[in-house]
Order: sequence, then C-alpha cells, then structure tokens
Amino acid sequence: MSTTVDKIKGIEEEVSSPHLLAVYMLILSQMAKTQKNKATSFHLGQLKAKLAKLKRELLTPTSSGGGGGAGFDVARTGVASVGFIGFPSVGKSTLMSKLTGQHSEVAAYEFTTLTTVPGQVVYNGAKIQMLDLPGIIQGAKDGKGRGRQVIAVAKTCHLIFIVLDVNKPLTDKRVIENELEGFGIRVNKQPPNIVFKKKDKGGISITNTVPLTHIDQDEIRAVMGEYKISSADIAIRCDATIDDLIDILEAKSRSYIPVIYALNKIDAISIEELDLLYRIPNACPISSEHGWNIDELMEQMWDKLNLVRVYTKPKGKLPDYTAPVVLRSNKCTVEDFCNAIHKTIVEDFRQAIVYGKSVKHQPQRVGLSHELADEDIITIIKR
Ligand SMILES: Nc1nc2c(ncn2[C@@H]2O[C@H](COP(=O)(O)OP(=O)(O)OP(=O)(O)O)[C@@H](O)[C@H]2O)c(=O)[nH]1
Ligand SMILES: [K+]
Ligand SMILES: [Mg+2]
Repeated sequence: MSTTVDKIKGIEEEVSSPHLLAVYMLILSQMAKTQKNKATSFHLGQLKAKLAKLKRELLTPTSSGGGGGAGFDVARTGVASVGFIGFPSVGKSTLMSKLTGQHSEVAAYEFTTLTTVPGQVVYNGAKIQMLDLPGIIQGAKDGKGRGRQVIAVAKTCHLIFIVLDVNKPLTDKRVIENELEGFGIRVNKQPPNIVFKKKDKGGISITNTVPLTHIDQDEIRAVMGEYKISSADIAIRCDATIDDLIDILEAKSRSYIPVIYALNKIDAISIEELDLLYRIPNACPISSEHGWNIDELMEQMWDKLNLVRVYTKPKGKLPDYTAPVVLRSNKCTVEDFCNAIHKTIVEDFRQAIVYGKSVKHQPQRVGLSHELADEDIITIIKR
C-alpha cells in the first residue's frame, strides 16, 4: 500500500519536483498570453487539487504522517501570542530575552533552542505572549528536523515575527515564507474573495465580478472534480488563481496570519545597507543584542495585532485608564467585555453606557451585542 508521502511523490514527479511545478506554472501563464492549452490547464488544475488534498492529509495530526504541535505547544496566556520563526542562530532567543526578560538560551551554534520558550510583554496595557521557537531549516514543512512541530505552533499564533539575519542573503525570507505557505499559513494575506456554496443538485455554476486572467472554467471544473463536488455556486470576486480557489476549499486548514520581518543584527551593517532594508514592506530592522529599534518593532506589533482597549468607568467616577480590558478585534462585543471581567456579569446586565469611536452619540446606551472600538469607555448598568 502506498503511503501519503509516496502518493505526493508520485504526483510531484509528474512535474518532476515542486520547484519544477513553479516553473511549469510560469511557462503556462506565459502560454496563456498567446494561446491557452485546454488539456494542460485541466490537468494542472487536477494536479494542484490532488497535491493540496494530500498535503492536508499529511499535515493532519491524526494521520500516520504526524504533524500538530504536540510536545511543543505551551499554555496560552494573555490576549494574543506572537511566534518567532527563523533559521537557526538569527537571534530569536536574543530578541526574546531583550523583549521579555525571560531567559532563553543564546549561543553561536545552531539549534540552541530545542523547544518552545514562552515569555510575556505588557504593551499598552495588553498582556502579549511571546513564543521563542527552535530554528527551522529548508524542508521543515516536509518533516526535516522538528520543523513541522515548530510551524504547527506558529500556525496557532496571532502574529509571527519572521526573524532574519541581515548578514545573510534575503533569499532566506522567501525560503521561510515557502515553508509556512506549505503548511497552510498565509502570510500577510486576506482570504481570497471567493464565495463558495456547495449544493445538492444543479451542477457547478461559476460567476465572476472581475475578469479572470489566471484561471478558466476548465481548471475550476477539474478542481471541483478532484474534490468530488458536482453541484455548487462559486462567486469569484477577485482575479483569483487556482491556488486561491483551493485555499477556499481547504479553508479549514488555512490560517491567515500577519507577519513582521524582524531584520536582526543591523549593528553589523552600514547605514547605506540599512537604508535598503527600510524599503522591505512589513519589515523592522533591529539589533536584538543592542536593543536597537525594539520600540518600532513593538509599535508595528501593536498595529498588526489590532487589539481593542476598553476602559471601565465606574458610575459617577472617572474612567480607569491604567488597566484597560483588552479584547481581540473579532471578539469585542459588550458581551465579550463582560465575560472578560467575570462570567456572572452578563446575568445581571441591563445596559451599557459607551463613549468613544464605536458610538454615534456621546455617550450612548447599548446592549450586549454592540461592538466596541479601541479606547472606548464603558459603564455597565446592572438590573
Ligand atoms: N551582531 C549581532 N549578533 C547577534 C544579535 N542577536 C543575536 N546575535 C548573536 O547571534 C547568535 C545566535 O543568537 P541566538 O539568539 O541564540 O539565535 P537563535 O535564533 O535563537 O538560534 P537557535 O535557537 O539556535 O535557532 C549569538 O551568538 C548571538 O550573540 C544582534 O543583534 N547582533
Ligand atoms: K543559536
Ligand atoms: Mg534560540
């Protein structure tokens, strides 16, 4: 019986290697400009869907292939966690110690850190968990080293610091991104704007609101066939690729995570080189060892985490600005606020009085389902 790994190998060998698949895609897209070969595009759609399914199988913790974060995951504390990903010896643990004061072994040799080391930063009143992780190497997602377990932890974080050594070529950035992508992490991306609705009958209906330059109906049908979907409404609202469509079908195993590139060891380069680094989007040049530009890293972290601070105002008193209740932006209703303080508050809740960006009138009376905004002030009125 062939294992999942064998099956993936078989498919990848059809186009020789994952690298060649990329080249193949490039050639195909160039072909598309002149004359699209229907047979190849159908076949490619099929292959890509097959690959995606098998990769998921391989990465599911229950499958024989393993995966998952067992042994590497730690108790989550705080309102958000930030995972440190990078090649060995780029300075992840040095950064950890600098940011949190939590000691994490630092040394000049590779793979100094062997497991997850948690620490905490308090920023703008929010407790944020930092997870120093072992270094990963190319091929980590395919099981090289402890890479898979490491990436599995990163996949559950709210933000990833990809730590890079500025003395090494920036091609490292692409390699790390590929590792994360291969594990279903989508870096600094929103889910593709495709609405997919499976149906019992009626066949496949495809609509698009923008011209599709990357895919044709044949490819879409090939992918659907591979997923054994015979009836569905697919509304495509972006110039989607076949990978985008597969991401929607594989939504359960995809994580869209913001990333900041922490370009470390800038103490070892020239000002001219530093200027160039500043042009990289989502990057923050730092020196972990010297603590240089750590403030900017924290500011960028704060922006990406998109947290909501809510100040409590006891009736007839001034708001308490020293200790905000911090919520995540996808869980920031008045009810979430109450639950963050104590589970029983909702039971006695009558209404809330809110000042701030989330309300039209200052103040405004609102109910449990009202969504709060950053720096709102709230008074809870009990029954
Ligand atoms: N020049 C310079 N060296 C640094 C800086 N940060 C870390 N280093 C050095 O880089 C080496 C590796 O640092 P670590 O913090 O152990 O790196 P790591 O990424 O945690 O390594 P692993 O746990 O092995 O993956 C050590 O010799 C550090 O002293 C920096 O900002 N500048
Ligand atoms: K090291
Ligand atoms: Mg380390």
